[in-house]
Amino acid sequence: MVLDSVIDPSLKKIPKIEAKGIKVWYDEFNAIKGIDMTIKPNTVTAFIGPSGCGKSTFLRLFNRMNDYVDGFSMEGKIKINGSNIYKKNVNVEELRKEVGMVFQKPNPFPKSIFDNVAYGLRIQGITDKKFIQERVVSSLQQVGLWEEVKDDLKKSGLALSGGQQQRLCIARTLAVEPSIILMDEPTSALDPISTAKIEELIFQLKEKYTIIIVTHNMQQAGRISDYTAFFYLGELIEYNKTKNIFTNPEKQQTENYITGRFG
Ligand SMILES: Nc1ncnc2c1ncn2[C@@H]1O[C@H](COP(=O)(O)OP(=O)(O)OP(=O)(O)O)[C@@H](O)[C@H]1O
Repeated sequence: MVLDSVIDPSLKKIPKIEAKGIKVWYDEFNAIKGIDMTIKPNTVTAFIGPSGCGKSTFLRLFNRMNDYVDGFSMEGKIKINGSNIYKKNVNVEELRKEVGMVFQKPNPFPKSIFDNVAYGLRIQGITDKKFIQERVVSSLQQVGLWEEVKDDLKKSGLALSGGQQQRLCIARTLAVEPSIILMDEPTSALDPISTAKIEELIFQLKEKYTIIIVTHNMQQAGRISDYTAFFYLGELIEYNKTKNIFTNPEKQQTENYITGRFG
């Protein structure tokens, strides 16, 4: 269509995630105080801010991880691919296939490397061995672990180094083909070389996935993210292109935080 050719292609991309009017409580404590945020597909967004400002709470809303927490309640709407993930009858298992999560501490299961990556497929009831084999190989390749483990697929995932374990956990997440990956301080327990590998991986993964990463490491946010959101005391203070946040923040609080004046 003629019209298509004159529309800026970036405008045609629908937001991947839209959060509106989000408030969260843990019992009486108001942890998130009214946040709106839109996240574009195939971007890396970093959540930064001092300890306790609500970054993890906000992140965990996107795959309903907070549902398990005693005393949790929320207000507001979160749409993923246009559909409200908190409406009644949402299949949370399906949601978590779409929205994978990687935690701070690598948490492989006490199973073989192969079985770790195959796990999500098997609990979906997939039994086709050839399909599982192919998906395990491609997931390990995507995280750059295949060459390191291809002769040891029966070895326990727990026998790998910390950095390899974290890449294994990312491969386990990728195997079920999510479109969004949530990462809660995924490198804070890793050495600098493993951290660099994960950062490189995140950079590559955004071609296919939308990634949100909580990090305390300002340099890391600057290196790998397209957008940065600065949280403080349960509020979203500033959310912009990472370049702007780090070189020309609009709010004094943001500047104080990124220059290390508090936090
Ligand atoms: N399960 C819970 N029960 C009660 N309060 C909680 C719970 N989880 C978090 N909080 C509180 O909610 C606020 C936000 O916590 P959250 O973990 O989201 O912050 P954060 O910015 O991710 O912190 P950090 O950087 O230290 O991980 C904090 O005051 C915290 O104490």
